[in-house]
Amino acid sequence: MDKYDKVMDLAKRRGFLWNSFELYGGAAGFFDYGPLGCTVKRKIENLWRDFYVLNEGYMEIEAPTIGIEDIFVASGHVGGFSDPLTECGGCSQSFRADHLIEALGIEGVGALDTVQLDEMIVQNNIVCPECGCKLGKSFEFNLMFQTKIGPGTGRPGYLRPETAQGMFVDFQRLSRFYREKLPFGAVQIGKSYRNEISPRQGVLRLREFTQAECEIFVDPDVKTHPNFDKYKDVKLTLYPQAQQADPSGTTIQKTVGEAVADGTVAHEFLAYYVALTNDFLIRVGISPEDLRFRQHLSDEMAHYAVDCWDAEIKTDRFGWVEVVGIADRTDYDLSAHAKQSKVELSVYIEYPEPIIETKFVVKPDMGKLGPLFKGKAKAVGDALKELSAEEIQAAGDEITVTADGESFTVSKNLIAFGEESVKISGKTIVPHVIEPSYGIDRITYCVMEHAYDEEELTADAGADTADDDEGSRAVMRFKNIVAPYQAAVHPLMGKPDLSAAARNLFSEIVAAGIMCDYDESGTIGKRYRRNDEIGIPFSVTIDFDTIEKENKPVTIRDRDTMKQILVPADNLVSVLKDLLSGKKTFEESGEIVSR
Ligand SMILES: Nc1ncnc2c1ncn2[C@@H]1O[C@H](COP(=O)(O)OP(=O)(O)OP(=O)(O)O)[C@@H](O)[C@H]1O
Repeated sequence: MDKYDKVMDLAKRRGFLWNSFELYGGAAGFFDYGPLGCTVKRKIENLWRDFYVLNEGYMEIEAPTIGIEDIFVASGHVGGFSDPLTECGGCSQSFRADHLIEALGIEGVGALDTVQLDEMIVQNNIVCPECGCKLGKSFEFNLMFQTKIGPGTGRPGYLRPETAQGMFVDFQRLSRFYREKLPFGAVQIGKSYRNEISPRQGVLRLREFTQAECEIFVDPDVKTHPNFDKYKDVKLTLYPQAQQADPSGTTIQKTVGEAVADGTVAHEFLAYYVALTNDFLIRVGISPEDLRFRQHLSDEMAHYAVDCWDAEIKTDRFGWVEVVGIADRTDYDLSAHAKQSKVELSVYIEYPEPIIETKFVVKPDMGKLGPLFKGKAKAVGDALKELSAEEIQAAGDEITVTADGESFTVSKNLIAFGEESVKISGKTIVPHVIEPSYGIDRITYCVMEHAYDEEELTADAGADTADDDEGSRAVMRFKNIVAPYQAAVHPLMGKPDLSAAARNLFSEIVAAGIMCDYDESGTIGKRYRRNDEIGIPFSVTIDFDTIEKENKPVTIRDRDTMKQILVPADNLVSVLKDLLSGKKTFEESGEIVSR
């Protein structure tokens, strides 16, 4: 068993992840989160909210998961959101043509078209991985799930392939909400749907998955970040384009400040969110040595993007996996929606001080134009105001302009013109978008894989009780912040007075907002093993001393070291709170006792 199998085996047995629709034989690309998996995932999402909503101030919105066609025509998903599909002539299974080639260790196939991919399939003698038969010609397969909105022929609709479009479509409302002050942003955490061709990577490639996306609208001329200093000195592991192009190139370590100063990352605003992502992923439990930020190669980056970095996490079976994409998408999204909807999506930016500019101005004599052109006078006047100095100079005594599709000739002495100083108070711009886009399912799986550990136990190093020194234990070393339960309470044995005392303490812990499990079945050693396997950081045991001695001592056991301390029952909740928040270490919280 490799680590993926071990983690998934534990995940299925203990209620983290289950294949969806198992009762009916299942379907690839769908997973259910069981009670513990759902809890871990929610905690990761909530920490993400702490980062983006609480600290960055980008408020959360909730848009429908079904979108109308216009949205995805504008976004380019109807026209070009596809992957190359090849079908086996024998068993009819579908495969990603590019993935079959990449599986041979060949890189840089992302930019090839289907004809080029077919050529490579032939050159490399690639056949169906399932039955060995010849593969059919590749074609582009659109990944969106299509539906109909309403009965009958209905209106075409699509399950959203990303949450981002909700923020773009609501841009005008958001802009007003934020009083048109850039930068502003909004986030969504929710389901996205992609009809992936061949999802064979468990929760890493799903057909229904959870994204947490943030769209930040910025002034194109101001890509500095007000809180840049917070991350300036943080060291990142970067894998820039140049290192990827060099066959012997490896990742490099640089501070965020250095990466911006030497141009490795395009600008401060983008670098800030690369660093914030680094901070977030380490906080949820990703091992820093298995985390890197890879810059998109120029042929992989969208043509409109300025710069784009993926957070990649190393996994045991699948190697480096993209979990977050962070991009400067320029004004592409807003301009595309403005074009499709025919509504201007822009903001007016007032300058701190008005700018005085010398401008050529034309002032038609409206008092005279009125009687001459009657109802058309205003249109004629507006057309005259648009004339340049050159056009007026080139004209003779009369000037001809077009207004409302008609031609009008005006005597030059009915207009005054010349240079004037004008006060310009601001500018109208289409904001640029900085987008950090997180895949929560991939992060949740990686957190589980990085938390998973196995340990050999001996009677004097590790085994908790004489009845349970079985040789080894599996332990999920979850960070306290994501552990599904933060504590567990156990009466040493199932005696009524011990159970009653344990139940009382359990209620106190829960009332303090600590997610706690209660378990009195099996030997205490077996219960500790079960707690280790699901990553409960602290196990509390109530024994006869607790009900007999004056200071009511209870035992707290630390999951990672398996050390134990005694603390008075009356202090239990505050001790647990301090341990969970990291305010105190285990050793500082009570006297270590031998088991
Ligand atoms: N099919 C999927 N299943 C699970 N998560 C996904 C899936 N597709 C995308 N994601 C997540 O959403 C994030 C942002 O989506 P994005 O469109 O940038 O992915 P992508 O570049 O298309 O991913 P990939 O190249 O792996 O298909 C990804 O970093 C990933 O974590």
